Amino acid sequence: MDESGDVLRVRDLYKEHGHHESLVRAVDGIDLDVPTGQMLAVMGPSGCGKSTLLHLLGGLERPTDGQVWLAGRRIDTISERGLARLRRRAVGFVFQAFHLVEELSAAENVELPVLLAGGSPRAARRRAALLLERFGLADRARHLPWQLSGGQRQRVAIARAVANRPHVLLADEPTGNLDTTATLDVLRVFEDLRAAGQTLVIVTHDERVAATADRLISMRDGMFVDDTRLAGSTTGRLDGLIRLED
Ligand SMILES: Nc1ncnc2c1ncn2[C@@H]1O[C@H](COP(=O)(O)OP(=O)(O)OP(=O)(O)O)[C@@H](O)[C@H]1O
Repeated sequence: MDESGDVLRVRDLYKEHGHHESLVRAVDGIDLDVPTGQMLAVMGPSGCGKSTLLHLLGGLERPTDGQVWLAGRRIDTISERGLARLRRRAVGFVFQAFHLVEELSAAENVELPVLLAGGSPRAARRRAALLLERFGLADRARHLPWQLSGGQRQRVAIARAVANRPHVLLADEPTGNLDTTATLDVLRVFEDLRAAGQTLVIVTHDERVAATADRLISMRDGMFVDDTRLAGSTTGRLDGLIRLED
């Protein structure tokens, strides 16, 4: 966090891919502040730069120009080692394709980042058990990923992403592979995290996901074209969606 309470702060951000004739400006001059506890959804047509933006926010890619602060630390100029350390501690990533370790059980997948960050096996087991219970997966802890449904796998992936209590959870199309029921299960998990004060940035094509956010940014051609605060409690909006599906 910086003094302003923003988990993420971005100034004059640019990212170009390729060279010469094949040059693409994926992010084209973005400013952004994400306060602690905000659930921000980013929407926009395919190729407008959403994933690139998310990668820049989490330090998976470096900007061509501009500044990024994550949890009060400037990350566009930080060393690779420093960045790797900060990423482990400060950011959780969730992707459309889950990316669980197929040879490990649900619980072991969640334990892994705790162990990698230097936590004890006991602490890792406790953290995994708590998160799986909280996300409705207590009876799936010993299952391997292939024994789980897509929605269950994504909830395991979210548990893994928040295992080290990151400052921000970055999710790229987290419901892109899921049906309606599984999408609502994932939204319940996001709501649970948001209610606990977790900052979330979610790139999505799904209106239902966007509707549960506190704030919706629309992107086009690497730029923000709209930035709207959504009114009302997230819980209320999610209840409304669930009723619509019933
Ligand atoms: N590694 C790369 N090398 C070259 N071009 C890239 C690379 N990554 C992204 N791009 C290009 O940058 C632009 C933005 O891509 P990005 O994946 O960020 O968009 P997106 O809005 O997330 O798209 P989608 O919704 O389809 O995932 C696109 O034109 C894409 O082809």
